[in-house]
Amino acid sequence: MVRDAVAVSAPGKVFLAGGYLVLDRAYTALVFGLDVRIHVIVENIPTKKGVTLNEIVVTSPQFEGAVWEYGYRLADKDGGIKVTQLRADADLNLNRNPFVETTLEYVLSYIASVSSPNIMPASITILADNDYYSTPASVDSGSGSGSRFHNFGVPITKAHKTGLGSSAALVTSLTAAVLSYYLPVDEFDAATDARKRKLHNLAQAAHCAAQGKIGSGFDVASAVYGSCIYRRFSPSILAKHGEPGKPSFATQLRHLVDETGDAGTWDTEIRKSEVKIPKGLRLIMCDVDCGSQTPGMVKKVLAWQKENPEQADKLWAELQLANEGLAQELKSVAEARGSSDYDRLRQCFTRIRRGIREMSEESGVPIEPQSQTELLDACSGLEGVIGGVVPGAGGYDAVVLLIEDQEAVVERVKTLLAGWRFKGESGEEDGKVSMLGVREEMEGVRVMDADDYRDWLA
Ligand SMILES: Nc1ncnc2c1ncn2[C@@H]1O[C@H](COP(=O)(O)OP(=O)(O)O)[C@@H](O)[C@H]1O
Ligand SMILES: C[C@@](O)(CCOP(=O)(O)OP(=O)(O)O)CC(=O)O
Repeated sequence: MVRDAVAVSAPGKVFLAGGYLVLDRAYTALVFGLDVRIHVIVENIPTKKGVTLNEIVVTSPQFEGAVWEYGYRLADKDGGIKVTQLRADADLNLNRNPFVETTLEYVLSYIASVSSPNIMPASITILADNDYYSTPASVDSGSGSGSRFHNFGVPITKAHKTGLGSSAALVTSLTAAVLSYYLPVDEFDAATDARKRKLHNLAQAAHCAAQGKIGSGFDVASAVYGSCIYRRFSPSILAKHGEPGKPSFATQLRHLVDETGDAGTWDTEIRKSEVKIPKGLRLIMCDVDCGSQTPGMVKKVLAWQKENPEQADKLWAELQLANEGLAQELKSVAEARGSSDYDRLRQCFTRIRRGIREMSEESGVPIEPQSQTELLDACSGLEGVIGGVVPGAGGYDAVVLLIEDQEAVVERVKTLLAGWRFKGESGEEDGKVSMLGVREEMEGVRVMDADDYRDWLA
């Protein structure tokens, strides 16, 4: 069964506590979903496009040249659905989008395996909430400003990401929307918990395949489930299936997603009830734009951990306790309604940052580099700011703050940031720091009303 149009959105994330530790199942992460989403709309292909059989056209209209046309066919020997990007002109370079292409191969192969292999053509539109990317001055002052979905006027590869997890939100919303579009409602409904588990498994598999590595998966998990305490899946779960088009891929993928056959059970743990933000508080994200980046941070931290197992284990055990302490304190303040004693929350941040700085020093990796220490200290000193950390892998990219949810506090932070000169990796004071218009949100993937996007569809 194919419906006329479906729309699904999935949130971005901020990784508040547990970076690096979460790569090991012995530890957990505290991850928040954000109120910034990627929306995917799937509809019947409009005939006016003159599209022939077996074509799926994907468009991301906020970016230049962001149209990807795919042909697809059922591969031999249970190989699933093989997707091939079509080019209008043999001389044109293919402008590939690995996240879209791989996700389509995975989700269509799954659909063909559990339902009908007759996949009808479709048109897919991707719309990203503006805060996923820094807004260039030209858009800020031009006709695109004020629009719910900016036209960024650049190819997607040139857009400046703000690090909110665009690929995970895209893969999750694309997977959910395509499943909802092609499968009967009783077969897949993104709104039910049992289906969310399958969505999680399929989106994790597709995201790992697209990025060519198995990370902890915290970003896909928060796109599906929203804010949660996350314990990763064992990476071995993803070692047993082949590639799209290879013999038995379809059956292997179905077993992997449905947790049947010898695929095994996903041991991901999601704890949502333990994560709360007290009424009267909120998270804010500050984007550091200083043009510096530190590649290979994960590799270097893991190499340090391998060489110094005793020291690393001790430090990580302390950090895990500090991270759990923050989640518990947030929950207890949330449950003691009306309490405005945030001293213990402040201490939780201090304790986490102490651990992170020790990890930085011992491993030689700038997880909380000196310039971030200065920025976090200055922000934490403002009235109404409870504390903050470098999120995720840390480095020079961003800071996240917990503040009292009042306009005056936001203004205080903005004023501090406006005058702040951030010292990047090169030591030059060339960086600007700006506050993003995002805050935490508890909910993960969400079924939307496709009619609400009519103005932005081709
Ligand atoms: N709005 C979008 N439209 C189409 N593709 C997107 C969009 N946002 C993200 N992507 C895909 O995700 C890739 C970015 O992934 P990645 O570099 O892992 O960033 P992130 O850390 O935000 O997940 C893009 O190159 C593109 O393939
Ligand atoms: C180091 C990590 O534990 C966390 C990285 O978190 P970030 O939020 O920094 O990640 P990106 O969105 O991919 O830039 C690696 C992992 O968990 O996979």
